[in-house]
Amino acid sequence: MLDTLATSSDKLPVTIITGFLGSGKTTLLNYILQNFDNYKVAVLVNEFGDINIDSQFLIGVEEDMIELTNGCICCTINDNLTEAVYRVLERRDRIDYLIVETTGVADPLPIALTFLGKDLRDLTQLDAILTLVDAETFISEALNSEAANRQLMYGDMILLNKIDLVAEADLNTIETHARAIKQGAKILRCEYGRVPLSLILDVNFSESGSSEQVLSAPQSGASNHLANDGFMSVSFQSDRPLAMKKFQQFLDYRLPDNVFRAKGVLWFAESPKRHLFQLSGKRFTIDDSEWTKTPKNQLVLIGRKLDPLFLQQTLNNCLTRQQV
Ligand SMILES: Nc1nc2c(ncn2[C@@H]2O[C@H](COP(=O)(O)OP(=O)(O)OP(=O)(O)O)[C@@H](O)[C@H]2O)c(=O)[nH]1
Repeated sequence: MLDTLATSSDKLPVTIITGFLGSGKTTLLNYILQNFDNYKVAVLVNEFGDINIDSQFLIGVEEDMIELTNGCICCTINDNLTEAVYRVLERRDRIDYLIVETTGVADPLPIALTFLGKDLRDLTQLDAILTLVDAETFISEALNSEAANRQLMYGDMILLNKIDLVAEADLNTIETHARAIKQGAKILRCEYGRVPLSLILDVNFSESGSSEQVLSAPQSGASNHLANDGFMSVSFQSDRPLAMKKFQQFLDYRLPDNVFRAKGVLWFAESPKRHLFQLSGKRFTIDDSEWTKTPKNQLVLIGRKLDPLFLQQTLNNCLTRQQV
Protein backbone atom coordinates (compact mmCIF):
# COMPACT_ATOMS: atom_id res chain seq x y z
CA MET A 1 0.00 0.00 0.00
CA LEU A 2 2.81 2.38 0.85
CA ASP A 3 5.44 2.15 -1.84
CA THR A 4 8.46 3.65 -0.06
CA LEU A 5 10.20 1.96 2.83
CA ALA A 6 11.15 4.18 5.74
CA THR A 7 14.68 4.42 7.13
CA SER A 8 14.87 3.48 10.80
CA SER A 9 14.63 7.08 12.00
CA ASP A 10 11.50 7.54 9.88
CA LYS A 11 9.78 4.64 11.53
CA LEU A 12 6.60 5.59 13.32
CA PRO A 13 7.03 4.97 17.09
CA VAL A 14 4.20 2.88 18.52
CA THR A 15 3.11 2.47 22.12
CA ILE A 16 0.65 -0.25 23.01
CA ILE A 17 -1.54 0.44 26.05
CA THR A 18 -2.99 -2.73 27.49
CA GLY A 19 -4.51 -3.70 30.83
CA PHE A 20 -7.56 -5.47 32.16
CA LEU A 21 -11.18 -4.26 31.87
CA GLY A 22 -11.61 -0.90 33.56
CA SER A 23 -7.97 -0.61 34.67
CA GLY A 24 -7.66 2.95 33.31
CA LYS A 25 -6.42 2.67 29.71
CA THR A 26 -8.73 5.34 28.27
CA THR A 27 -8.03 7.56 31.27
CA LEU A 28 -4.28 7.29 30.59
CA LEU A 29 -4.87 7.91 26.88
CA ASN A 30 -6.80 11.09 27.63
CA TYR A 31 -4.02 12.21 29.95
CA ILE A 32 -1.43 11.55 27.24
CA LEU A 33 -3.45 13.43 24.60
CA GLN A 34 -3.68 16.44 26.88
CA ASN A 35 -0.01 16.46 27.90
CA PHE A 36 2.16 14.91 25.19
CA ASP A 37 3.23 18.27 23.86
CA ASN A 38 5.07 18.65 20.56
CA TYR A 39 3.91 15.26 19.28
CA LYS A 40 1.22 14.79 16.70
CA VAL A 41 -0.41 11.60 17.89
CA ALA A 42 -2.67 9.10 16.17
CA VAL A 43 -4.74 6.80 18.34
CA LEU A 44 -6.16 3.41 17.46
CA VAL A 45 -8.81 2.25 19.87
CA ASN A 46 -9.90 -1.36 19.92
CA GLU A 47 -13.08 -2.10 21.78
CA PHE A 48 -14.80 -5.16 23.13
CA GLY A 49 -18.44 -4.60 22.29
CA ASP A 50 -20.40 -3.40 19.25
CA ILE A 51 -20.64 0.27 20.18
CA ASN A 52 -17.64 2.61 20.15
CA ILE A 53 -17.96 4.02 23.64
CA ASP A 54 -14.26 4.73 24.24
CA SER A 55 -13.87 7.03 21.25
CA GLN A 56 -16.83 9.00 22.58
CA PHE A 57 -15.18 9.28 25.97
CA LEU A 58 -12.07 10.56 24.23
CA ILE A 59 -13.61 13.23 22.12
CA GLY A 60 -17.35 13.12 21.81
CA VAL A 61 -17.72 11.97 18.21
CA GLU A 62 -18.08 8.57 16.71
CA GLU A 63 -16.91 8.50 13.10
CA ASP A 64 -14.42 5.89 12.04
CA MET A 65 -11.32 8.07 11.61
CA ILE A 66 -11.63 11.49 13.09
CA GLU A 67 -9.58 14.51 13.86
CA LEU A 68 -9.41 15.36 17.55
CA THR A 69 -9.57 18.94 18.73
CA ASN A 70 -5.85 18.87 19.59
CA GLY A 71 -4.96 17.82 16.03
CA CYS A 72 -4.54 14.15 16.88
CA ILE A 73 -6.49 11.57 14.94
CA CYS A 74 -8.47 8.70 16.31
CA CYS A 75 -9.59 5.56 14.58
CA THR A 76 -11.59 2.61 15.81
CA ILE A 77 -10.01 -0.66 14.79
CA ASN A 78 -12.57 -2.90 13.21
CA ASP A 79 -11.27 -6.20 11.93
CA ASN A 80 -7.84 -5.44 10.75
CA LEU A 81 -5.15 -3.71 12.74
CA THR A 82 -2.66 -3.69 9.87
CA GLU A 83 -5.18 -1.91 7.62
CA ALA A 84 -5.83 0.69 10.33
CA VAL A 85 -2.09 1.29 10.76
CA TYR A 86 -1.68 1.73 6.99
CA ARG A 87 -4.42 4.35 7.09
CA VAL A 88 -2.48 6.21 9.78
CA LEU A 89 0.76 5.85 7.80
CA GLU A 90 -0.91 7.45 4.81
CA ARG A 91 -1.01 10.61 6.96
CA ARG A 92 2.59 10.19 8.07
CA ASP A 93 3.44 13.81 7.20
CA ARG A 94 1.02 14.91 9.93
CA ILE A 95 1.60 12.18 12.49
CA ASP A 96 4.69 11.42 14.52
CA TYR A 97 3.46 8.99 17.15
CA LEU A 98 0.96 6.13 17.27
CA ILE A 99 -0.79 4.84 20.38
CA VAL A 100 -2.85 1.66 20.30
CA GLU A 101 -5.30 0.95 23.11
CA THR A 102 -6.23 -2.73 23.30
CA THR A 103 -9.46 -4.09 24.70
CA GLY A 104 -9.46 -5.04 28.36
CA VAL A 105 -9.60 -8.75 27.54
CA ALA A 106 -6.94 -8.74 24.84
CA ASP A 107 -3.82 -10.80 24.79
CA PRO A 108 -1.30 -8.12 23.74
CA LEU A 109 0.95 -10.64 22.02
CA PRO A 110 -0.77 -10.78 18.58
CA ILE A 111 -1.04 -6.97 18.61
CA ALA A 112 2.68 -6.56 19.33
CA LEU A 113 3.49 -9.18 16.70
CA THR A 114 1.60 -7.17 14.08
CA PHE A 115 4.16 -4.38 14.48
CA LEU A 116 7.10 -6.77 14.42
CA GLY A 117 5.81 -8.75 11.42
CA LYS A 118 6.95 -8.25 7.83
CA ASP A 119 4.20 -5.81 6.78
CA LEU A 120 4.94 -3.18 9.42
CA ARG A 121 8.39 -3.74 10.88
CA ASP A 122 10.10 -1.44 8.37
CA LEU A 123 7.53 1.28 8.83
CA THR A 124 6.93 1.23 12.58
CA GLN A 125 9.02 0.92 15.75
CA LEU A 126 7.37 -0.73 18.75
CA ASP A 127 8.42 1.66 21.50
CA ALA A 128 6.86 0.01 24.54
CA ILE A 129 3.98 -2.05 25.84
CA LEU A 130 2.40 -0.34 28.85
CA THR A 131 0.22 -2.44 31.12
CA LEU A 132 -2.34 -0.75 33.36
CA VAL A 133 -3.22 -2.64 36.51
CA ASP A 134 -6.27 -1.79 38.62
CA ALA A 135 -4.90 -1.91 42.16
CA GLU A 136 -8.34 -2.58 43.59
CA THR A 137 -9.29 -5.62 41.50
CA PHE A 138 -5.95 -6.98 40.31
CA ILE A 139 -5.48 -9.97 42.60
CA SER A 140 -8.78 -11.61 41.63
CA GLU A 141 -8.25 -10.77 37.92
CA ALA A 142 -4.81 -12.32 37.91
CA LEU A 143 -6.21 -15.47 39.47
CA ASN A 144 -9.13 -15.71 37.06
CA SER A 145 -7.94 -14.37 33.74
CA GLU A 146 -5.22 -15.66 31.50
CA ALA A 147 -5.38 -12.44 29.49
CA ALA A 148 -4.66 -10.38 32.64
CA ASN A 149 -1.57 -12.51 33.24
CA ARG A 150 -0.35 -12.15 29.69
CA GLN A 151 -0.89 -8.39 29.74
CA LEU A 152 1.39 -8.31 32.73
CA MET A 153 3.92 -10.71 31.27
CA TYR A 154 4.39 -8.73 28.04
CA GLY A 155 4.30 -5.25 29.57
CA ASP A 156 7.57 -3.29 29.51
CA MET A 157 6.20 -1.03 32.20
CA ILE A 158 3.43 -1.83 34.68
CA LEU A 159 1.37 1.19 35.71
CA LEU A 160 -0.20 0.27 39.03
CA ASN A 161 -3.22 2.54 38.80
CA LYS A 162 -6.05 3.51 41.20
CA ILE A 163 -3.70 3.57 44.18
CA ASP A 164 -6.14 6.02 45.79
CA LEU A 165 -8.48 3.07 46.39
CA VAL A 166 -6.02 0.74 48.11
CA ALA A 167 -4.02 0.77 51.36
CA GLU A 168 -0.23 0.99 51.14
CA ALA A 169 0.25 -2.53 52.56
CA ASP A 170 -2.01 -3.97 49.86
CA LEU A 171 -0.04 -2.16 47.16
CA ASN A 172 3.10 -3.94 48.34
CA THR A 173 1.29 -7.29 48.17
CA ILE A 174 0.14 -6.51 44.63
CA GLU A 175 3.65 -5.59 43.56
CA THR A 176 5.00 -8.85 45.00
CA HIS A 177 2.26 -10.74 43.16
CA ALA A 178 2.98 -8.89 39.90
CA ARG A 179 6.69 -9.64 40.19
CA ALA A 180 5.88 -13.30 40.72
CA ILE A 181 4.18 -13.24 37.30
CA LYS A 182 6.80 -11.03 35.65
CA GLN A 183 10.26 -11.19 37.13
CA GLY A 184 12.00 -7.84 37.35
CA ALA A 185 8.84 -5.93 36.32
CA LYS A 186 9.22 -2.15 36.23
CA ILE A 187 6.28 -0.82 38.23
CA LEU A 188 5.08 2.77 38.49
CA ARG A 189 2.29 3.62 40.91
CA CYS A 190 -0.27 6.19 39.79
CA GLU A 191 -3.74 7.69 40.07
CA TYR A 192 -5.83 8.35 36.97
CA GLY A 193 -2.83 7.38 34.81
CA ARG A 194 -0.92 10.49 35.81
CA VAL A 195 2.76 9.60 35.34
CA PRO A 196 5.63 11.63 33.88
CA LEU A 197 5.23 10.98 30.16
CA SER A 198 8.98 10.97 29.60
CA LEU A 199 9.05 7.70 31.58
CA ILE A 200 6.58 5.89 29.35
CA LEU A 201 6.59 7.41 25.85
CA ASP A 202 9.39 7.52 23.29
CA VAL A 203 11.51 5.41 25.63
CA ASN A 204 12.48 2.63 23.24
CA PHE A 205 11.88 -0.06 25.83
CA SER A 206 11.12 -2.65 23.25
CA GLU A 207 14.64 -2.62 21.89
CA SER A 208 15.87 -3.85 25.26
CA GLY A 209 12.95 -6.04 26.22
CA SER A 210 9.55 -6.74 24.78
CA SER A 211 10.34 -7.11 21.08
CA GLU A 212 12.64 -9.99 21.82
CA GLN A 213 10.26 -11.45 24.36
CA VAL A 214 7.33 -11.12 21.97
CA LEU A 215 9.18 -12.65 19.04
CA SER A 216 10.34 -15.61 21.07
CA ALA A 217 6.93 -16.25 22.66
CA PRO A 218 5.10 -19.46 21.77
CA GLN A 219 2.37 -18.33 19.35
CA SER A 220 -0.07 -21.17 19.83
CA GLY A 221 -1.82 -19.41 22.72
CA ALA A 222 -2.96 -16.48 20.62
CA SER A 223 -6.43 -17.88 20.00
CA ASN A 224 -9.75 -16.07 19.99
CA HIS A 225 -10.70 -17.94 23.10
CA LEU A 226 -7.73 -16.53 24.92
CA ALA A 227 -8.32 -13.10 23.44
CA ASN A 228 -11.77 -12.99 25.02
CA ASP A 229 -10.94 -15.07 28.06
CA GLY A 230 -14.54 -16.16 28.53
CA PHE A 231 -15.83 -12.59 28.54
CA MET A 232 -18.74 -11.45 26.42
CA SER A 233 -20.40 -8.11 25.83
CA VAL A 234 -24.03 -7.05 25.59
CA SER A 235 -25.00 -3.79 23.93
CA PHE A 236 -28.06 -1.71 24.58
CA GLN A 237 -29.18 1.30 22.53
CA SER A 238 -32.32 3.37 22.54
CA ASP A 239 -33.51 6.70 21.24
CA ARG A 240 -35.98 6.96 24.11
CA PRO A 241 -34.75 8.36 27.43
CA LEU A 242 -34.33 6.36 30.61
CA ALA A 243 -36.34 7.11 33.74
CA MET A 244 -33.70 7.98 36.32
CA LYS A 245 -35.38 6.20 39.21
CA LYS A 246 -35.87 3.00 37.25
CA PHE A 247 -32.24 2.98 36.13
CA GLN A 248 -31.14 3.55 39.71
CA GLN A 249 -33.23 0.54 40.77
CA PHE A 250 -31.66 -1.49 37.98
CA LEU A 251 -28.20 -0.67 39.36
CA ASP A 252 -29.21 -1.34 42.95
CA TYR A 253 -31.24 -4.52 42.59
CA ARG A 254 -31.19 -6.04 39.12
CA LEU A 255 -27.65 -5.71 37.83
CA PRO A 256 -26.25 -9.25 37.88
CA ASP A 257 -23.00 -9.90 39.76
CA ASN A 258 -21.41 -11.32 36.62
CA VAL A 259 -21.39 -7.87 34.95
CA PHE A 260 -17.80 -6.83 35.61
CA ARG A 261 -17.64 -3.72 33.48
CA ALA A 262 -20.13 -1.36 31.87
CA LYS A 263 -19.78 1.95 30.13
CA GLY A 264 -22.02 4.14 28.14
CA VAL A 265 -23.60 7.42 27.25
CA LEU A 266 -26.96 7.85 28.98
CA TRP A 267 -29.98 10.02 28.35
CA PHE A 268 -32.37 10.57 31.26
CA ALA A 269 -35.84 12.08 30.82
CA GLU A 270 -35.21 14.21 33.92
CA SER A 271 -31.96 15.78 32.66
CA PRO A 272 -30.84 17.92 29.70
CA LYS A 273 -27.25 16.65 30.13
CA ARG A 274 -25.34 13.85 28.41
CA HIS A 275 -24.29 11.43 31.16
CA LEU A 276 -21.14 9.33 30.90
CA PHE A 277 -21.66 6.14 32.83
CA GLN A 278 -18.79 3.95 34.05
CA LEU A 279 -18.98 0.79 36.07
CA SER A 280 -15.84 -1.10 36.98
CA GLY A 281 -16.09 -3.96 39.43
CA LYS A 282 -18.57 -2.79 42.06
CA ARG A 283 -18.01 0.94 41.54
CA PHE A 284 -19.88 3.20 39.23
CA THR A 285 -19.73 6.88 38.34
CA ILE A 286 -21.97 9.11 36.24
CA ASP A 287 -20.43 12.33 34.90
CA ASP A 288 -22.18 15.15 33.08
CA SER A 289 -21.33 16.62 29.71
CA GLU A 290 -23.25 18.43 26.95
CA TRP A 291 -24.97 16.76 24.00
CA THR A 292 -23.47 17.66 20.65
CA LYS A 293 -25.78 15.30 18.78
CA THR A 294 -29.33 14.06 19.12
CA PRO A 295 -29.58 12.40 22.54
CA LYS A 296 -29.75 8.62 22.75
CA ASN A 297 -28.72 5.83 25.09
CA GLN A 298 -25.73 3.65 24.31
CA LEU A 299 -24.50 1.15 26.85
CA VAL A 300 -22.10 -1.80 26.73
CA LEU A 301 -22.04 -4.38 29.53
CA ILE A 302 -19.14 -6.83 29.80
CA GLY A 303 -18.89 -9.95 31.92
CA ARG A 304 -18.89 -13.71 31.90
CA LYS A 305 -21.96 -15.81 31.06
CA LEU A 306 -24.22 -12.80 30.63
CA ASP A 307 -27.87 -13.26 29.73
CA PRO A 308 -28.34 -10.75 26.86
CA LEU A 309 -32.12 -11.09 26.76
CA PHE A 310 -32.51 -10.47 30.48
CA LEU A 311 -30.21 -7.43 30.39
CA GLN A 312 -31.81 -5.90 27.31
CA GLN A 313 -35.35 -6.46 28.58
CA THR A 314 -34.53 -5.12 32.03
CA LEU A 315 -32.94 -2.02 30.50
CA ASN A 316 -35.89 -1.63 28.15
CA ASN A 317 -38.11 -1.56 31.21
CA CYS A 318 -36.09 1.40 32.51
CA LEU A 319 -37.08 3.53 29.50
CA THR A 320 -39.82 6.11 29.82
CA ARG A 321 -43.06 5.19 28.15
CA GLN A 322 -43.32 8.20 25.89
CA GLN A 323 -40.88 10.24 23.77
CA VAL A 324 -39.84 13.54 25.36
N1 LIG B 1 -10.56 6.04 41.78
C1 LIG B 1 -9.92 5.96 40.60
N2 LIG B 1 -10.64 5.74 39.48
C2 LIG B 1 -9.96 5.66 38.31
C3 LIG B 1 -8.56 5.81 38.23
N3 LIG B 1 -8.19 5.67 36.93
C4 LIG B 1 -9.32 5.47 36.22
N4 LIG B 1 -10.41 5.46 37.05
C5 LIG B 1 -11.83 5.25 36.69
O1 LIG B 1 -11.99 3.87 36.35
C6 LIG B 1 -13.03 3.74 35.35
C7 LIG B 1 -12.47 2.96 34.15
O2 LIG B 1 -11.45 3.73 33.54
P1 LIG B 1 -11.11 3.61 31.99
O3 LIG B 1 -9.96 4.50 31.70
O4 LIG B 1 -12.34 3.78 31.16
O5 LIG B 1 -10.66 2.08 31.92
P2 LIG B 1 -10.28 1.22 30.61
O6 LIG B 1 -9.14 0.38 30.98
O7 LIG B 1 -10.12 2.11 29.42
O8 LIG B 1 -11.61 0.36 30.45
P3 LIG B 1 -11.94 -0.70 29.27
O9 LIG B 1 -11.43 -0.14 27.99
O10 LIG B 1 -13.42 -0.81 29.31
O11 LIG B 1 -11.29 -1.98 29.64
C8 LIG B 1 -13.43 5.17 34.99
O12 LIG B 1 -14.59 5.48 35.74
C9 LIG B 1 -12.26 6.02 35.45
O13 LIG B 1 -12.60 7.35 35.80
C10 LIG B 1 -7.82 6.03 39.45
O14 LIG B 1 -6.59 6.13 39.50
N5 LIG B 1 -8.57 6.09 40.59
